[in-house]
Amino acid sequence: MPSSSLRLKTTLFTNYLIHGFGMIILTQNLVKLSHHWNSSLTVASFVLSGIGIGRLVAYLLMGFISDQFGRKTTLLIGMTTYLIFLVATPFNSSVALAYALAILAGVANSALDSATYPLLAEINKNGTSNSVLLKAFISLGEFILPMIVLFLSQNNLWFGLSFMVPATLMALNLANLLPLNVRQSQQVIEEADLQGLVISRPKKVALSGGLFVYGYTSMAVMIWFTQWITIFAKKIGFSTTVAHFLLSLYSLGSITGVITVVVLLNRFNLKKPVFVTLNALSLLAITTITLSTNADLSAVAAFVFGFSAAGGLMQIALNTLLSIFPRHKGMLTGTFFIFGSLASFSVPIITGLLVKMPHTNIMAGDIIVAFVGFLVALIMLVTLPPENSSLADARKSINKIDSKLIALLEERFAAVNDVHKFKQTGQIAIKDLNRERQVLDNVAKKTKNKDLVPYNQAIVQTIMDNSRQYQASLK
Ligand SMILES: C=C(O[C@@H]1C=C(C(=O)O)C=C[C@H]1O)C(=O)O
Repeated sequence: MPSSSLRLKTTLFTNYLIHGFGMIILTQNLVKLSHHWNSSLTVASFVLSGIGIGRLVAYLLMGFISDQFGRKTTLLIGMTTYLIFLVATPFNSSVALAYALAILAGVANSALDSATYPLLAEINKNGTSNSVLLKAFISLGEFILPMIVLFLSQNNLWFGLSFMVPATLMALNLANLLPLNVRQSQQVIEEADLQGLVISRPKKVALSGGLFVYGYTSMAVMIWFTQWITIFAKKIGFSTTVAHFLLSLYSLGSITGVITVVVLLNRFNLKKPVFVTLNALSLLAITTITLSTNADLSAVAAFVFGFSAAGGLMQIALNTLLSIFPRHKGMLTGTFFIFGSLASFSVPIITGLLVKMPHTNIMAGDIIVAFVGFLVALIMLVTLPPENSSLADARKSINKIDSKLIALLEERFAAVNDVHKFKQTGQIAIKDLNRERQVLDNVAKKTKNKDLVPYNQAIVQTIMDNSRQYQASLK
């Protein structure tokens, strides 16, 4: 890997570590901030919604900028706006400005996403594992920040330092990115043409439609669970400790899942089987959680659910979408995340209504969401061609196919040997042009892609020429 590419990747992953901080930095400091803003906790928590608004408003615009003006421009917008949010928030004492800054954080998030996912797909020829790795960095950030906040409060240090740590990292990261020459979009489009998946139009429509739906369900399935699991567990009679423990197991499962998926995708060409299996597992796990009244079983299921549903499935789906339409990666990323944002917005509303109805099992609705996700996985299974993400990969596929061909040719020669024996006893000539014509007609009939008929016929003709030579060599 060239050092500039390593440097670029370092920038991208560090951004998402900082984003992990950013995701929870307002909630982690909410009490301090509300004093600062002279507001109630209710008003302060309203400020949080600004992030969601900023994301929704900016995704399409940032996607457009990413495709038209380049990934680096978009990255710079995202990193600068994040830096402003991080530096200004702890000094600001106005609620109105706090809301504006939260919107800015949402814009920063959408800019980073619209630039980073396309860029990773371009650096690594659809390298799905790198996108999944982003999720690991977010989790790492979310893991570290609460410890920093706790440390500051225990040592009576200024809470704003928890903002200054990621702000400093972001400033260093900006300095790292500025001199880098990130490939310009035009170059990318020309190469992208070559990388686009070759699949039929109906399959393209089915798969991309399914993947947009997945943008919603993959987010919804996690939000539904994390929002309700503790309340649900207490309601069915689990102890408070167990109820909270289920959520921790989910997080632990998620980190384990992300690492496992990154390793699997890096080593093997297993995107489709991994995607289908994890979706099946998540459906099984959420069904178990819904029906189980046994705390141990629920604990295992919560871990498995985190492992599968939150193990980077969303990133795999997005990466697949980008490989179908490589020319519009920025816009596609933006649109995909809008579906995700709609999930964060609508799931609390839907579940809020459901929970008011008597005799409803609040978790049962999440089974439906997981089931829709599983259906999309099945669509992917039948529509997505086996993918080769590098020259070496493509040659590996060819080697596998050749091994099968060789075994089949040996079988064919064995049958030819039998034919030869019958011909010898009946004193029949080796060459039979009628039979050869039949064989070639059959090749034309059996070949699905009609463009390939002349090539397949030429190959089989060569096989038959050799089969005759082989017969002549036999006694
Ligand atoms: C094996 C045969 O002998 C020859 C080889 C053929 C083949 O390999 O398919 C077909 C016709 C013959 O010219 C046969 O007659 O079936």
